[in-house]
Amino acid sequence: MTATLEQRLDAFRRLDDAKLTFARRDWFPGTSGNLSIKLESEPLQFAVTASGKDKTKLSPEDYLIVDQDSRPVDATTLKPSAETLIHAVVYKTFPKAGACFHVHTVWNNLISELYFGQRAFSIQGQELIKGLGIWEENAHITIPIVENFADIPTLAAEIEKVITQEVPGVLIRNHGIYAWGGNDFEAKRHLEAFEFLFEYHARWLQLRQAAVSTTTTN
Ligand SMILES: CSC[C@@H](O)[C@@H](O)C(=O)COP(=O)(O)O
Ligand SMILES: [Zn+2]
Repeated sequence: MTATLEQRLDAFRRLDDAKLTFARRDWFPGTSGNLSIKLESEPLQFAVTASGKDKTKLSPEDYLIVDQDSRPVDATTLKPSAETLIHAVVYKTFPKAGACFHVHTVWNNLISELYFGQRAFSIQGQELIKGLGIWEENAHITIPIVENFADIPTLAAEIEKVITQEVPGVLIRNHGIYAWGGNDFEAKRHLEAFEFLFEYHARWLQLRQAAVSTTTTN
């Protein structure tokens, strides 16, 4: 099945919304980031951002539709995101995933660097963990971290090995985060929850360090 024109336009409109919202937060520095929304599961088809575009702006050439092999479905001069393969891995691993968002932020980069040499970042007891759809009391979550392989098939294969049903995201060290959800609303909520947790934790470490220094110098 091929997505109808109406389905495509609806996905493009939703991608516009997410893109402008994230752009207002400076989550796409230097053309970084990419976004996708699934259109069909079998065979896989999704709308994805075109590569190298200024994601703070809207243009008629922002998105294209790709297939399960990350190839454009229609004849086009647009190039799909260089990281389209990662979106495909997410959709193939989690058939219920309907949207996948990738952003580079200072906080997600700092967290991945703070836990240099470790393969995950964990946090417990924060209310915003519920934003990830995890409702148990005092929940403890672990977000995998993969190394930033320049070769995208290698990076996508590493991501495929570590992503789990439990936590809808993965950090790429000194690069950014991929977060997904059943639809664009959920993927956005997950991304926002992750970013809150990263910023909170990094600031908390900073304040704790400052408090320790003050105590030891007094
Ligand atoms: C311009 S820095 C970012 C890129 O190398 C890449 O990581 C990225 O997120 C955007 O690539 P793109 O091909 O535009 O989807
Ligand atoms: Zn990236």
